Amino acid sequence: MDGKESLQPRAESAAVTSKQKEEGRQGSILIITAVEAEREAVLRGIGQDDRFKVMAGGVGPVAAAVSTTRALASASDYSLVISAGIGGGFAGQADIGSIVVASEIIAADLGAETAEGFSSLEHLGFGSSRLGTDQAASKRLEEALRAAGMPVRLAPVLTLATVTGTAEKAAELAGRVPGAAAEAMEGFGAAWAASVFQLPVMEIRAISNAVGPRDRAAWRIQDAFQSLESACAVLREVM
Ligand SMILES: O=C(O)c1cccc(C(=O)CC[C@H]2O[C@@H](n3cnc4c(=O)[nH]cnc43)[C@H](O)[C@@H]2O)c1
Repeated sequence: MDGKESLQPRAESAAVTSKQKEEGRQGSILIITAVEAEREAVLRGIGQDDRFKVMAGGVGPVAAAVSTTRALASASDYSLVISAGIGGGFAGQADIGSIVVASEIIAADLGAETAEGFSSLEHLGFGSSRLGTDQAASKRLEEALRAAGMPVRLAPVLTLATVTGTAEKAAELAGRVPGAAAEAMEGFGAAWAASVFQLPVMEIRAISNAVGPRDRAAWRIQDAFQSLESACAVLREVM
C-alpha cells in the first residue's frame, strides 16, 4: 500500500447485510436531502412508509457526508442511501422539471487547477473522484419514472461545492464529463459516507434550473419540488 489507497472509502458494497439476508428482510433506506423543503417534498411522495428515513443534512458535500455518516452510525439496519433534492440540468441533457437518476456520482471539483486545465484526483494519483451507484435499482427507477410519464435521464450527476454560474464553467464541465446531465452539491458526500459503511447509493435530482449563467429569476424551485415529490411516489413503488 502506498499510502494513497487509504484515501479511498472501502470499495465493497452490500445492499443487504448477511444478517438481514438470513432474516429475509431488506433494511431501511436513508434518504438525505440538503434542506427541509426538499425533505418535505420527499415525504409527500413517500407517504406513510416506515422503510424510509428522510432527513435534511445541510447544503454541500461536507454537510452531506457528515450527516449521512451520523445517521448510518446511529442505526445498523440501513441497506441503501439515497441523496435526493433539486439540481441544475446541463443544456441538452436535462430540462427544468425533469428528473435525473445518477448512473454515477462525480466530484467534479475534486482535483487541482493547472496551467493546462483541471487535473482530476485520478490524474493526481489520489484515488477516484467517481463513485458508482446501485445500477439495478437506478435502472428500475428510471424505467418506472418513464412509464409514469415523467421526463427522466439515467446519467452522471456532478457534485460541486460551488454552484456553477457561468456559461464557460458549464461548458468546461460538460466537456470534461461527457454525458453529465445534472449538478448538485451533496451527492458525492453522501455516496462517500455510504461506501465507508459498505452500502450502495443512489442520487435523484429534480431539475430546478439550467447549469450556467446565474439567473435566479429563472429557477423553478416549486416545479422541481413537485417533480421530486412525484418521483418519490414512484420510488416508493419500485423499492
Ligand atoms: O441564490 C439563491 O437565491 C438561492 C435560492 C435557493 C437555492 C439556492 C441554491 O444555490 C440551492 C443550492 C441547493 O440546491 C441544489 N442545486 C440546485 N441547483 C443547483 C445547481 O445548478 N448547481 C448546484 N447545486 C444546485 C444544491 O444541491 C444545493 O442543495 C440559491
